[in-house]
Amino acid sequence: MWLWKSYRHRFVPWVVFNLSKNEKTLRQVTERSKDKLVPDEEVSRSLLKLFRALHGKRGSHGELRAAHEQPVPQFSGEEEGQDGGRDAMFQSLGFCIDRKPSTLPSAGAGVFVTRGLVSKGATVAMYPGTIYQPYEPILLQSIRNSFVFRCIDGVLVDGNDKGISKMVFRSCSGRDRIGPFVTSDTTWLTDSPRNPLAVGQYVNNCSNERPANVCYQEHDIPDSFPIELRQYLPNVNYSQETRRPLRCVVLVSLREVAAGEELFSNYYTIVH
Ligand SMILES: C[S@@+](CC[C@H](N)C(=O)[O-])C[C@H]1O[C@@H](n2cnc3c(N)ncnc32)[C@H](O)[C@@H]1O
Repeated sequence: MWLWKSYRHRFVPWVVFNLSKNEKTLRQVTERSKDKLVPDEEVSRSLLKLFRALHGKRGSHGELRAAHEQPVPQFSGEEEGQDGGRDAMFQSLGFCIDRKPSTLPSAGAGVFVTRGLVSKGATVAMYPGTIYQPYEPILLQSIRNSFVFRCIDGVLVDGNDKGISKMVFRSCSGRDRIGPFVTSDTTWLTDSPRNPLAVGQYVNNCSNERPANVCYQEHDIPDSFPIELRQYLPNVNYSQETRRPLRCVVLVSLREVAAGEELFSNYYTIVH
């Protein structure tokens, strides 16, 4: 029973069943905004800013050092991925986020702003995972999986970093290289994601006591997205045959969020 309770929030049949019982929820879900909270161009700008900073930091530390006239500490191995990524995030976006035990009892992990200040309308996190078109098979991967996120058009994002989901992501990511270029990032499956935004799947559901401070927004990656920066994208298509732009889901702040605050989203609000 506890298992059912733990994943019913996103289990699509459960949501549909409860819509008919709960008018308030129905109203929330059917009141879809036609306009995005933040224009796509702004989301793209933030992602590019961070990815360029991550790329510069990886290739040479010069770019970031010049901007801040400070020596950049040298890291090695996993440490470099995580701490270097956090530095790049703070310097490019003005805040850091991280996974930590939630302030909610028995809710597992949550996502917190750990440094700086998130302004309203900022791209605060990304929802990593394998992208399934509505007609693609996900049954096995969705069993006991509370991380399957459903977009308005029926596209699903499997953000589970364990089990079959993890194997599927790794396999699709390895498959989709373009020549020397890796086109997605698998490090969100570890404790040290290279792209520090890629922890959005750990954001917990809001309540009356903890209102939502972020919301989900669909973001399709344009074909013009620089090929050398795609290695920081934490999403990959399940099928290589998918012809539409890569679907990403980002979390956008609904208000200013200060360091120390936990992020909460509304699992029932369907994004556009
Ligand atoms: C997408 S996961 C979020 C990450 C999760 N906290 C974890 O550590 O794996 C969704 C699960 O988190 C838990 N959760 C999310 N919001 C919650 C809330 N407001 N109260 C209690 N549990 C919550 C439920 O177990 C839910 O099935």
